[in-house]
Amino acid sequence: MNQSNSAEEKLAMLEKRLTQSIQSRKQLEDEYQHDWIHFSNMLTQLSYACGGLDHNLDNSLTKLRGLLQRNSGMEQLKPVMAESEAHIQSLVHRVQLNLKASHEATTETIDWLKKQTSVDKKARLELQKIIDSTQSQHVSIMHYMPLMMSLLNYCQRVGSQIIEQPSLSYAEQQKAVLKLISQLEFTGTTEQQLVLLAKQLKGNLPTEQLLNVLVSLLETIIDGINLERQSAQNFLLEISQTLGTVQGTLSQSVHERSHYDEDNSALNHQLKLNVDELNASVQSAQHLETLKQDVAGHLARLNKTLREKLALETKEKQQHERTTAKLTSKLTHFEQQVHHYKQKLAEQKFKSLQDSLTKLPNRAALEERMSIEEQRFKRTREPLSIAVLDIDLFKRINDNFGHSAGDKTLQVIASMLRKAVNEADFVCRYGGEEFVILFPNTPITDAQARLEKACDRIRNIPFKFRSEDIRITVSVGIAELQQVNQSLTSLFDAADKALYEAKRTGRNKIVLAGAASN
Ligand SMILES: Nc1nc2c(ncn2[C@@H]2O[C@H](COP(=O)(O)OP(=O)(O)OP(=O)(O)O)[C@@H](O)[C@H]2O)c(=O)[nH]1
Repeated sequence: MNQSNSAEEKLAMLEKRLTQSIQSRKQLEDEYQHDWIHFSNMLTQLSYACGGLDHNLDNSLTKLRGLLQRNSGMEQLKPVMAESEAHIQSLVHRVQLNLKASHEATTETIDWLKKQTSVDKKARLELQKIIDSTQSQHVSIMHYMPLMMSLLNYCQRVGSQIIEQPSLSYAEQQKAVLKLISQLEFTGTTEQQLVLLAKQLKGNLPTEQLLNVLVSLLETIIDGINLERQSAQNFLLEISQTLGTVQGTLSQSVHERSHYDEDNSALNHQLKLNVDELNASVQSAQHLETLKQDVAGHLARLNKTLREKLALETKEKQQHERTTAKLTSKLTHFEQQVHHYKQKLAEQKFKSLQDSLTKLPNRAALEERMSIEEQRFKRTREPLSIAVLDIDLFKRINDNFGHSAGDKTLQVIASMLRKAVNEADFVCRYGGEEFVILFPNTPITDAQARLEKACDRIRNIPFKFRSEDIRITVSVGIAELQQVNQSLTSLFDAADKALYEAKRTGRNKIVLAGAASN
């Protein structure tokens, strides 16, 4: 009995445990089902969120959603999930590359915007605020989108300030163009137009205006070249017309002369006949009375022929005088034209050797003169000195008082230099704020004395710019030609080295070449 009781109890226990197990499993299955539905919904939402980023990923996610809706098993889901995963990885890689590029572009744009000097203070503060507000450690699309938007808006607002800024590099180009213009040699309206354009180029021009001035400059130069060509062509045409007329007159004169020769020899022949006839009449005369009549008749014919001959000679003489007068007038006109063009060429040559700002000879003229002096030194061995002068801290005049003040200073110093040295000394503007003086037949000590006087006079010029009193000084290097085989170029280099020494040791002084190398 006891045994059967305990067996029943055990069975009941087992039954209870079984029931509990079944309930637990059911509960687990319910939970699993619930989680699966949750997971599947989540996956579906995620797939929608990732939609539109990549075409291949979109296809995989559509497949995945279909399988999830049909409640397909894991076996079917696995390959589609692997495919989606591969597309996601490739997409993530591309997004990272794009983010890197965006980061670099944004940094460059911010740096560029910071450098724009034309941007006012308010806009600068605004830019700093944009940069601060977007400072973040997280590098994501969400970080860059608002930054890009703010930068775009910012550029749109302050863009006009940035665009109107004349670039510093243009200022350099403007200077280079000005220098080139000063080397052009035109006359008349072209020259006047070039002066106007050069004036405009000295100012601070906005880009568009600068381009317009450059276009006008090219047009002016082309017009000037065409005018010069036209004038040369006209000259050649006139020469050829004059020569044509001279040739025509000469050939007409030769032609007329040949007619005259024919007529003259016919008249000579006639005269001879008249004389022969007269002679024959005299020889065969029987009676004085008939002889008288015959002779009178012959003399009348002879007289007629002589008058014709005289008339022919007068006509020929007049013709000859007319031709000579015509030729003389043509040749005088021709001579005048040649004189005019010779003068024009001489003027042009002079201009090409003259500095247009200071009216002193220029560097090309110096080179011509140096070779003449070199030859002279070889022949005569007379002493020859050269000085190179440079205005001290000239850049400050331009920077503080403007380019025109700088130009005026150059003109005043040039004229002072010219006056301070001897008539025979050759003063030229070598370029920029540098001058060169050749002292023919002058030893270095004499040249130094003349330059001391010149420097002193320059030091005492009372310049006044914008009501400020300014004193200007120059530094000088001098050298003297010592040996016959020394070239003037090397002499120039020695003086230039001495000038460098004068600048290096404090400016406003004269240094002699020998002393500089010691
Ligand atoms: N106004 C004007 N300036 C010129 C002309 N040619 C050159 N310059 C200026 O001359 C200045 C020369 O400056 P730098 O070479 O720096 O020499 P600096 O200021 O004289 O200084 P130091 O020579 O060292 O004493 C530059 O600013 C040039 O632009 C010109 O024809 N007119």
